Amino acid sequence: MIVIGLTGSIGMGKSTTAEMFEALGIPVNSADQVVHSLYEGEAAPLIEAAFPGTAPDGKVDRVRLSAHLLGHPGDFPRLEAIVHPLVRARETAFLEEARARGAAMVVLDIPLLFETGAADRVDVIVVVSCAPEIQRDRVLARPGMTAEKLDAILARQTPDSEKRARADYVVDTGHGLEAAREQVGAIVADLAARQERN
Ligand SMILES: CC(C)(COP(=O)(O)OP(=O)(O)OC[C@H]1O[C@@H](n2cnc3c(N)ncnc32)[C@H](O)[C@@H]1O)[C@@H](O)C(=O)NCCC(=O)NCCS
Ligand SMILES: Nc1ncnc2c1ncn2[C@@H]1O[C@H](COP(=O)(O)OP(=O)(O)OP(=O)(O)O)[C@@H](O)[C@H]1O
Repeated sequence: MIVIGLTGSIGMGKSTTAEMFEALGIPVNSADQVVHSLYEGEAAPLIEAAFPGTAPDGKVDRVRLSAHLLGHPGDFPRLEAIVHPLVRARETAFLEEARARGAAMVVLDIPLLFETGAADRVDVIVVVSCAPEIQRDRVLARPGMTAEKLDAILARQTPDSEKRARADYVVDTGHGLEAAREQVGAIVADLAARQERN
């Protein structure tokens, strides 16, 4: 089974590209979606204990947690120490299930693939990228996003240029959905051919 690691900086089009792999029948595990589900239950009491007031009523309030971190960026490691092991456990379960079902390839959609060392656990790295102006426009169009928040996030992420340099494949999302879909199709075909040869 080929394990594809899919990553990209904020707003590059990672989730949209992951859906394109899924549409080709490839199972996808999204670390972001796992975090969302953990914040609805399992992780909430742990986060409330570490950062009081951020998870009232048994669910993490992302607006409050995000605001807290903007004021206290030094607290990120403490949050990550709670969240990342739980995310990792879900990833392991996903891989076991995919292997048991005989999947030929799977995608791990991991925003922090390089930052957390997850790159070492995948066979192939796909980086989603576009021009920085397009990225900025996309992100600033989101409700609640500010230039200050975007810069704080970018400062915590491996730069796009370094991500691209470490990629086996780059999907450029700056030329529309159809162009990206074609690139995803070409990657899957290439990997299937590689598997055939082995
Ligand atoms: C900080 C939080 C509350 C912000 O939530 P919010 O809904 O406002 O934004 P969202 O989750 O969509 O993230 C926005 C951007 O920040 C990036 N980001 C999120 N967490 C981190 C981090 N720990 N380090 C660097 N970038 C991060 C995301 O990749 C994304 O590009 C949330 O991202 C969080 O709890 N992060 C810690 C868990 C984590 O590390 N998640 C990353 C995937 S495993
Ligand atoms: N190939 C593409 N062509 C045109 N627009 C795109 C393409 N891919 C993504 N987009 C647009 O870019 C925006 C960001 O996409 P998406 O939510 O997939 O990014 P992301 O990388 O998952 O973001 P984040 O890291 O913040 O979660 C969306 O508005 C999406 O419609």
